[in-house]
Amino acid sequence: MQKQTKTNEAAVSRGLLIQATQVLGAVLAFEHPADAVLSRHFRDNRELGHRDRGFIAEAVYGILRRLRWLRRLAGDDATPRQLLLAWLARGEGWPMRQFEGLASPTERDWVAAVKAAPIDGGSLAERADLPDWLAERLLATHDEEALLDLARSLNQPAPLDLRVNLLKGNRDEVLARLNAEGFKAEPGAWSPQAIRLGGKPALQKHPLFLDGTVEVQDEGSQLLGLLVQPKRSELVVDFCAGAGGKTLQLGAMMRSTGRLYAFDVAEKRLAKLKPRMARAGLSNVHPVLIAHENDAKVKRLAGKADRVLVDAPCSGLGTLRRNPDLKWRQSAAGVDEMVAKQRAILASAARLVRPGGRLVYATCSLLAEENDAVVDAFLAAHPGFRQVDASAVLEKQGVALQTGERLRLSPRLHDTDGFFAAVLERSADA
Ligand SMILES: C[S@@+](CC[C@H](N)C(=O)[O-])C[C@H]1O[C@@H](n2cnc3c(N)ncnc32)[C@H](O)[C@@H]1O
Repeated sequence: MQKQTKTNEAAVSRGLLIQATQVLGAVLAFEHPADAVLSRHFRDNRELGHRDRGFIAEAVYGILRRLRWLRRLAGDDATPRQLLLAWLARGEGWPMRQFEGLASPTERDWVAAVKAAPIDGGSLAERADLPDWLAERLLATHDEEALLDLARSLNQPAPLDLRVNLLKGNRDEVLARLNAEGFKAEPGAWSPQAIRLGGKPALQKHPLFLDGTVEVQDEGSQLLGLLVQPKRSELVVDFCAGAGGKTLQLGAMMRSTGRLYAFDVAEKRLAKLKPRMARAGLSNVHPVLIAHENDAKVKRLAGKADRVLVDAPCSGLGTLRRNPDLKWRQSAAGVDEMVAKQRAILASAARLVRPGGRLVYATCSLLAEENDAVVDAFLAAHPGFRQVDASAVLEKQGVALQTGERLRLSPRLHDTDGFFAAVLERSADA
């Protein structure tokens, strides 16, 4: 298996710097997600080797993480090339000699000035490398120090986590095999199904991935699946299934029995689920494309589901480690629209829950308005539902994690992506 090596400055050519600048320019237009821009560039430039791709991706992601800091160093009107040079000088700590042959003498003078520029003070949002509106909203639930800590943890690259498919393997055996093959694999800190891999090995061609024994899934995301606690032969609905990250986990927890409906409004995402289901060996999953949350296909299951998961569309700010461009692509108005959608989806999904059944509301957001506020409003409007202690549910699944009544995961405290979840039970006579 090929392992990704961290690029070093010696490997960087003029041409590579030009390509990185082009990609950065396209990413900073914020018209498309950064990962889509990168994938497209790599598809169109197949001659680029593993190292070169690594250099471009790391530079682009590093710059997106620290954009405010870099703009303070390089100037608000800095070009993509200047941002890249400033990043290499200050973010990567390249010595001046490394710029010889890559940058013109005038540019090198500019880089030397950037290298020597003092940087202190600045607003809280600048120091946190967040847009003003986002820092303000996070201040509702964090003091300044906690906010800066959170921002720092969101600016670290995310680790690579795998979930072992219980239908096809067990964690100890997979761990032993991966370590014997030279990977640095460790059991996850929380999820009994999780493995954390050191470095960023490319896994797509590994036999354990190809035969469905493992899937890539952040450990925090696995805890959401565990909170649903589906059992064999149940009727379960994954209301916002997307490409099925959690569907696959739920299906395996149900041992491929019962019925697991995977709803989504996005045809392309559901299409990606199908080959993954086959690889995972699941025959209990039924992907269903719906037009909106009140689609007639949804209503047919009213009152029938033992478990419903709403992994709601959200700002995604808990995943900034993986998608640092999101903080610049989102807006306060966009979040407000999202909240209205979340409330509508949760209310509609709740109708599917049978008396005594459970509804899990989850997001990968860190904002109270997408999390607690949505659940509080739901509970106030639905007296037939009561909240169940999330930590107690997890304990039953072998997860020793006290995060209170509602699950709150953060990269700062748990080294997972940021997630929120609440478990809501419909009373038996409601
Ligand atoms: C957070 S993502 C789901 C991720 C997925 N559960 C996973 O684990 O990979 C939210 C999903 O909600 C879907 N969505 C948006 N509006 C919806 C609606 N009205 N009803 C159902 N799904 C919706 C989006 O297409 C998106 O795939």
